[in-house]
Amino acid sequence: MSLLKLKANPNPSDNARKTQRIDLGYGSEVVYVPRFVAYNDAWKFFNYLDNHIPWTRPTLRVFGRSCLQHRDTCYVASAGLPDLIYSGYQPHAYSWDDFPPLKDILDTVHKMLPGSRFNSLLLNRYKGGDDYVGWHADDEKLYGSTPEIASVSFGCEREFLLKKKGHKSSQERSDEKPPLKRFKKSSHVDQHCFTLKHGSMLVMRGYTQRDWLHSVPKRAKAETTRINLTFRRVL
Ligand SMILES: O=C(O)CCC(=O)C(=O)O
Ligand SMILES: [Fe+2]
Repeated sequence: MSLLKLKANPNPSDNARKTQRIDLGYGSEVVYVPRFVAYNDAWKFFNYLDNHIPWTRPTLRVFGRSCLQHRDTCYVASAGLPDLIYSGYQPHAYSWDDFPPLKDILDTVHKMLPGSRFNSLLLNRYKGGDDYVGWHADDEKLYGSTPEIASVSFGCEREFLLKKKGHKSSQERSDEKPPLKRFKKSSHVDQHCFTLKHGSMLVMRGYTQRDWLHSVPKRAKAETTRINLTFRRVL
């Protein structure tokens, strides 16, 4: 396991230079750190997670219908927290001690975000371009009104989309004008797209879960597996 020990911020100045901070307006913000985990370390984590996490593909209840979730999942949480339930599904909460490398990643996240204290982690595995997560906000009450969510990605690059609630995304529109033309209606852009790189971290904070939706859509060209870790704080 020591092979997987992360050097905290292997190159802090590189991280600082490449970090993008996007003010979404009205108190919502996204921060993207493309090289949060060094490339080779990130592959070691990918292989560990792919092989050692007890992945499951649960059946969810959505709008009164049962359907298989379109990605594998697992949940890790500190002892004594209230249960997480989403779409009628209550995942078993594994302990951090079950997966020591996750504690190394958590430590590195905390070093990058001083003042943050995450105590739970939802893991996702997208086995190819047919796996996806649809538009949603992580606005469950147990995270409070302004949750910070730190999302670390390994493996296949996938697009991560954000759109303002109540806004139709370009993919849903039929009157196709060049996309950029629609981007300047108000002082703030109401759609964003990030290609989440292997070893990257994306942080959503402020009112992002209240005012925005996010998704990782299907992509025919995404042929390999992507693993994503979303660190959260249950209050
Ligand atoms: O895979 C991702 O990048 C996002 C996952 C996500 O939105 C979630 O688990 O709530
Ligand atoms: Fe989410």
